[in-house]
Amino acid sequence: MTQGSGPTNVRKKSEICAGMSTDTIYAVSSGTGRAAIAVVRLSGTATRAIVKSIVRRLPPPRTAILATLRDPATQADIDSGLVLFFPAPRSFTGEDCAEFHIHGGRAVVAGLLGALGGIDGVRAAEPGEFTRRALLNSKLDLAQVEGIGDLIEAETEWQRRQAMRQMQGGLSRQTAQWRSALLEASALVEAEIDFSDEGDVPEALSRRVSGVVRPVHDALRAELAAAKSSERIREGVVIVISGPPNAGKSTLLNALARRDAAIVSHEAGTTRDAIEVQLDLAGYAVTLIDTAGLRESADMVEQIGVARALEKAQNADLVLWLSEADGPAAPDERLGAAEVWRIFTKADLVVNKDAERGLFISAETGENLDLLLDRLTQRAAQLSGEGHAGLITRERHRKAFAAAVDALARIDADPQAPIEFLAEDLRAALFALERLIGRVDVEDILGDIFSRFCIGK
Ligand SMILES: Nc1nc2c(ncn2[C@@H]2O[C@H](COP(=O)(O)OP(=O)(O)OP(=O)(O)O)[C@@H](O)[C@H]2O)c(=O)[nH]1
Ligand SMILES: [K+]
Ligand SMILES: [Mg+2]
Repeated sequence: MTQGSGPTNVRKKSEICAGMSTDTIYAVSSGTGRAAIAVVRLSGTATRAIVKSIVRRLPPPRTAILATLRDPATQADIDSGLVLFFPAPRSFTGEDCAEFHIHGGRAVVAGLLGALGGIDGVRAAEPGEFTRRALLNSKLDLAQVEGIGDLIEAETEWQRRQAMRQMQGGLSRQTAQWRSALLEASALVEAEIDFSDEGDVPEALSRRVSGVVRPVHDALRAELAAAKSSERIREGVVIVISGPPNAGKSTLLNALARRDAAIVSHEAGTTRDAIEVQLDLAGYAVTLIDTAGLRESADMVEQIGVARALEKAQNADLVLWLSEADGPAAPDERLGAAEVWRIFTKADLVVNKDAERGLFISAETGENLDLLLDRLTQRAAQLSGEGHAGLITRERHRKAFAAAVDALARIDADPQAPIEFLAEDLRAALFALERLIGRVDVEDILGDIFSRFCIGK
């Protein structure tokens, strides 16, 4: 039986809001550093008054006006720029919001921030605070907030597409459907508990409950099965370069990254730490990791490097085992990798290239480097589900789905179990789904999510 998933754990949004301040907040929402244009954003009840004090009028809702911005304390002009006003609730946060689009010079931005900071009841925003307010005002749910975070972080095309889907409510809508199906089953069961004596579930009821639970159970399981692909889209496919010392591992990393990320030398044991580079292969994110050459060594630091190399290989999606043509006969047995490709290096020095043994490459002449890159791109696409991945994009989702599936599996396994068990399992599944979209326990999850948000979002 599951425990602790009863309604007592359910916290309402009003309780979460209790700890929120109602300050009006501001932040630079565009990037840091010099730029053509900077966007400074405001949110909170003082927004109207602040806009009027800086540009002497309030723009019509959601319409840009060109105005001179003035420091209300000194009456000195700061810049001229575009000003927009978004009255509540039709704004990103659900509160009154405004945007100043000013010239992006450091002194201009500092001038406006200084003026805003000098106004009472107004303060600089915490990282993610605008989005947090949007969440608390039900403009977004938790899964959509994660989608926004992912969209800002997105570096490849498929990361962007996946984040967009989540931000637009893909996960939220589907979860809401499953939830309402389970709520319907739960209502049937609770009614039976209220109106009948203790005992087993009447067969008609258990059939109706099964009819609702089974498709949800199947759908959640299918999502779990696809989870790895979508997590790979978000986090990157992990490819580790391993092999004996001096095989040319760092040379290959540099060639694929098109920069000197790792030190190359003729001395065996050059690389100690794992060196990671991020690649964008046809829109798929790949983390390529160069590691220390595997050999016995009396050197303490090298030993640590070898241990790290093995650990990286064990957790990789794919290991490229590099060696010279006369290198070890087989990849190291300790790799324990999901998939290992045999690659022979320094092909420019080899006369007899037996293609049966593996791919021969040369960083010196470029031989077969494009072919290797093509194969890596294809494999990265496959490992990422060719982009058509599921709804689960992170560990938090996977855990929630797994908890719901556990509970539904118990019902599917024994639909005639005592009715209290059935009720409890349905509650557990519902709780897991509600946690997923942040209907419950939202505060526990928020800190973790917003710690990774940038200021101004
Ligand atoms: N001729 C030739 N030499 C190469 C090629 N690739 C690498 N080398 C040379 O091989 C030596 C070792 O290269 P690294 O890339 O440092 O080898 P590594 O596997 O990273 O070595 P460790 O980090 O010490 O394990 C260097 O002198 C490279 O210039 C190649 O394709 N052809
Ligand atoms: K070396
Ligand atoms: Mg190296």
